[in-house]
Parts: sequence; structure tokens; C-alpha cells
Amino acid sequence: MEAGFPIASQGDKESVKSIANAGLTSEVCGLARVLTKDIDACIEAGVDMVHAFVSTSDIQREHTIRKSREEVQQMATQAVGYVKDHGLRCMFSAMDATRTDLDYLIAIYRAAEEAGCDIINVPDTVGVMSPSGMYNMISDLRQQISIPIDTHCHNDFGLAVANSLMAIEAGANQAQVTINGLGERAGNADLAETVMSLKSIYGASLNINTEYIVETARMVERYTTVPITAHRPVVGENAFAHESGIHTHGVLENSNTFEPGIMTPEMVGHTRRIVLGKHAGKHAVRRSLEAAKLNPNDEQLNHIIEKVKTIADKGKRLTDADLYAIACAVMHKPMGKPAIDLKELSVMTGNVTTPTAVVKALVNDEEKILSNIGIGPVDAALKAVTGIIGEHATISIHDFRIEAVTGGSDAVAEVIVGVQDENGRIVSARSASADIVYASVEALVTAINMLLQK
Ligand SMILES: CC(C)C(=O)C(=O)O
Repeated sequence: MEAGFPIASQGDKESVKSIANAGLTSEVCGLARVLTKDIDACIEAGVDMVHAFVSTSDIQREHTIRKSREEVQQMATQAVGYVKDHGLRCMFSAMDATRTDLDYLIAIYRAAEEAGCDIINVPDTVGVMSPSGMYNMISDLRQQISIPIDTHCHNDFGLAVANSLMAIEAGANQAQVTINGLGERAGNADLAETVMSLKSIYGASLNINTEYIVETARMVERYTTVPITAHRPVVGENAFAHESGIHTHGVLENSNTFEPGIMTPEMVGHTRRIVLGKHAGKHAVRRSLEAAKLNPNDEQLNHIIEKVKTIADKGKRLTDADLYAIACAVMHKPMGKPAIDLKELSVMTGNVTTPTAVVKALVNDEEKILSNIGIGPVDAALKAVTGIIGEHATISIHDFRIEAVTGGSDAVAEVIVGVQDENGRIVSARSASADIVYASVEALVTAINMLLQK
């Protein structure tokens, strides 16, 4: 686990130190240029391994560090020796390896190996390698180097995962990956994609609990505020979502018809979703309504589908609450009495105030008042609402999206909230208001009411 670059900042050094001291079973590594002060910073941070790197391609050598090939090789072997003298494991990277003269690259890696290096890393620093080029390069290096080979592929052409897999096919022992593919420019090989390809396509046995992949990706999304796109493989919201009538029909019969099968949502901690949109088919709509104990006849079903498609054609996302409202109207069924009837909502927030929300509602006709705090007013309000149902159900928020529908500070916000109960059932609902907190609470209350009715 490469925890950071301790020389880069005090903060990086402290975080590497706390990861190194966290008592993890993984080996913790720190990054360093081939400079004594960088390596010392890693040692001070308490790492098990130092990853020392230096530019080897002519373009980087001449325009950044301004050193000859011989000087670079000497710096590399000295750095490896220094790390080993301190009793730590050492990985050596020839930065920009894939644009480095191959004979020189082999010479510097061999020199690192002779200096006691434990692993060599082959970075495709600017992501220019083709998968077959990567295969050939690693095959050549494999013949010359006995210690383990690692790769570090960038994604400038979207080939980072493919290149990592080809490197492994050619004999590399490990591949560097990052959660959500985060990294310089277009990022690095993504952990989820690389791991699931190795496990499911190649049948590799990996020491990774894949069922935490989605949870981990979402946690990193929250901390970094770099959004995961909906169609991102493995972890994206749509990775196991089906919309078209043909696909949903197949999936409802047997999920392997329109999913890889060798990778299921359960394997990565995801959920399969049937999305109702303009391609919706009868099977999907009927199945969604059956879950709410609504059984329209064929004529009613056609009418409901028509209305679903009209909404979707306008570019609107259809929530479960929308579908049930349409179905109840078409079937002339009264919508059930809501379990929660929101009466009052007040929030307090500011730069010196802990965001606090108070909610008053009738829950199954009994008045309840609850307050809660949160990291922001929306968080506080949503926590107060989920708390108010108390013993009636255990509800968690599965999905939360705010979109400004209009521009300006008086923008109307549209909020979509998905909630999940203890049995894994998920229901989504929307609301729109110029008050973001109120829209969020209203969407949440609608979704909870739908879920409790279901
Ligand atoms: C330090 C090295 C491995 C690097 O980040 C790169 O070459 O992209």
C-alpha cells in the first residue's frame, strides 16, 4: 500500500506515518526521489518499504533533472543501497520507462537489482503504451530481471487497465492501481476494474475482499469529492442497472443473459437495478408494480407504460414514487395513507453553529418531535427524519442527489432520494423547492412513506 510521498509536505508525512502505525497487515510503502532527504522522510514516517524513482527517458532527464544516463544510474543504485542499509524493502522505478531506450532501461534495472533492490516498477508515466507494446516490454524485462516486476500505468488513452493486464500476462508480478482510478491527468489503472478483470476473466486468486469494492469506492468519492460517473465499470451507479425492455426481460428471467455472470453485483457489494425509462418494457413495469402489490390488468399496464415513456421522453428520471403515483391514478386506487405526515421543519446553521434540525411529524397519527445535528443543514434534517420513524423501521439513505433546475441564487433545487430498508428494498422519490433543505426532507419523507407502504 503506497501511502504517500512523505517529503512532499508535513501533512503527507503525517498521514503516511499514521497509516504505517495503524497496525495494518499490509506492507506500507512511502514514495521518494532517489535523494537521501526523501528516503530519510520515508524512514521517519516508519514505512516498511521505500519506492525510489528517477526519470530515465531522455526527454525527462534532459528537461527536468538535467543529468546524464550514467549520473542517473549512479543515483539510482546509491538510493537502493541507502534504503537497504536501513533494513527496509526497496522498490525502484525508472520514471517514464516506456519512453526510455530499452538497452539503457535494462541496464539501470539490472544495476538496481545488483544493488539489492527487491522489486522493480515499470511506469507508463504518460500512458502512451499499447497493450501489445506493454506485453513485449515486460516479456523482454522478464528475461533480464529475476526480482518481482511491478507496473504503474497511466490512463491517458484509456488503456491503463488493459496495459496492466498485459503486463501481468507477460510475467509482471503486481500492478499498481488506485481507487476510482484517481491519479495525475486521466488517472491510473483503476483498482475495481483491474481486480475484477483478474478475478473474473483471468480466474486469478487475489487476497482482496471484493465485496467491499463499491463501499470503498464511494467512501473515496466522498472524501475526495471526485464523482464516480454513473457508467463507470464495476462501481458506477449504472454498472448493474438495466433499462431497455429487451435487457430487463432477459435479466428478470436470468441475470446472466445481460450481465457478465462471472461478475455479479453481490461480488462487489453493488445492487442490481431495473430502471424505468423510455425503453421500459412490460416485464419491468409489471415487476416493479407487483413489488408494491399493484396488479394492473393489461389495458391499465399499457396505459401506465405510455405515461412512463411520456415522462422519460421529457428527459426526466422516473422515481418509484412517480411510478406508483401514475399507477394509482390509472388504476383509480387511492394512494395509501402515509405513515409520516410532516408538520414542521426548522434548521439552524452558520459558520459558528453546529447545523441542527428539528422535525415535527405525525408518525402513524402519533406526534413526534426530534432534533439532530449533522455536517450541514441537509444532513441534520435527513438524520432527524430517519430518526423520527424510530422503532417503525430501520431506514438508510441509499442515494441522494441535488440538482439545480434553474440558475441563480433563487434556483429551484430538484432532489432525488433513494431509501433502503433492512431487507434491502430500495425506493426513490423526488421533490423540488427553492429551499434545498425542504426539498431534501420532502423527497425523503415521500420515499419512506412509499417504502413503508410497500
Ligand atoms: C513515481 C512514478 C512511479 C510515477 O508516479 C509515474 O511514473 O507516473
